[in-house]
Amino acid sequence: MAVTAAQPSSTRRAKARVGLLGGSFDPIHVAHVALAQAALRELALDRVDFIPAGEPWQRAPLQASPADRLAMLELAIAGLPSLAINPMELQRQGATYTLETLRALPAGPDYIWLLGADQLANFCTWNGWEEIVERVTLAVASRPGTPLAAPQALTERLRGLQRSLLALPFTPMDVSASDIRQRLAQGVSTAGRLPAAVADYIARHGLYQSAAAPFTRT
Ligand SMILES: Nc1ncnc2c1ncn2[C@@H]1O[C@H](COP(=O)(O)OP(=O)(O)OP(=O)(O)O)[C@@H](O)[C@H]1O
Ligand SMILES: O=C(O)c1ccc[n+]([C@@H]2O[C@H](COP(=O)([O-])O)[C@@H](O)[C@H]2O)c1
Repeated sequence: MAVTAAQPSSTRRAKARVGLLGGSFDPIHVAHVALAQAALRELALDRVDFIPAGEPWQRAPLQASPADRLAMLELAIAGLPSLAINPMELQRQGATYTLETLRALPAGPDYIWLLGADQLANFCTWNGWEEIVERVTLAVASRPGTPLAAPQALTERLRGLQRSLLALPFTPMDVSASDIRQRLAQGVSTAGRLPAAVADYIARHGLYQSAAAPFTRT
C-alpha cells in the first residue's frame, strides 16, 4: 500500500488547507475530537470541519436526531480552536453521499478527508469513490480492530492519479460510538469516552437509554 507519512509544513501557502471529518457522530466521542486535533497539527491544516451525515446509507437508522447530534457536536468543539461544523448534509434529504457534499463545497481550498482505518477498508464501497479521490486527499488514522491497509483498487486509482494516501500519526484509541451507545443502554460507565459536556447533554436529554429506539425522519 502506498501510504505516505504526513509531513507538517510551516511554509506560507496561497491555498487554505481544510480537513473534513464526516461521520454519523451518534454520538461524537473523544476519538473524533482527538482525530481532528491530530490532523490540524500533523497536516498543518487551517481548519477541520465536522460534517454530520444526514442519512448514512450503509447504516441502520441512527439513534439520536439530527438536532441532538448537532447540539452534541457544538458542545464537543466549543472553545477548541480551528474546529468547525458544516451542517450541509443534515439539510439534504435522502441517502447521504460524500461525493454530493464534495461537489457542493466552494472551490479554492485544498480539502483533506479524514477517516479511520475501518472506513479506509470500506472506501471502495462508497458511491463514486473514484471521483472522491480526485477531489480530496485522504488522510487515515489507525484504529484498533482494523489493520491500516488500503483496498487494492484504491491503491491503483491513487497511483493512476499520482496522488498519495496520508497516514496520520495517531495513537490508537479504543473508543467507538456503538460501544458508547451499548454502555449507555446498559447503564455501564462511559468515563473517558465522551467530552464532559456531551456526557452531560446525553444524561439531561435521556439519550441512548434503550438500544431499540432509533430516530426516524418523518
Ligand atoms: N477510535 C477511532 N479511531 C480512529 N478513527 C475513528 C475512531 N472513531 C471514529 N473514527 C472515524 O471517524 C469517522 C466517523 O466515525 P463515526 O461517527 O461512524 O463513529 P464510530 O465510532 O465509528 O461509530 P460506530 O461505532 O457507530 O460505527 C470515521 O471515519 C471513523 O473511521
Ligand atoms: O458516500 C458514500 O457512499 C459513503 C459511504 C459510507 C460512508 N460515507 C461517509 O463516511 C463517513 C463516516 O461514515 P460512518 O458510517 O463511519 O459514520 C460519513 O461522512 C459518511 O457519510 C460515505
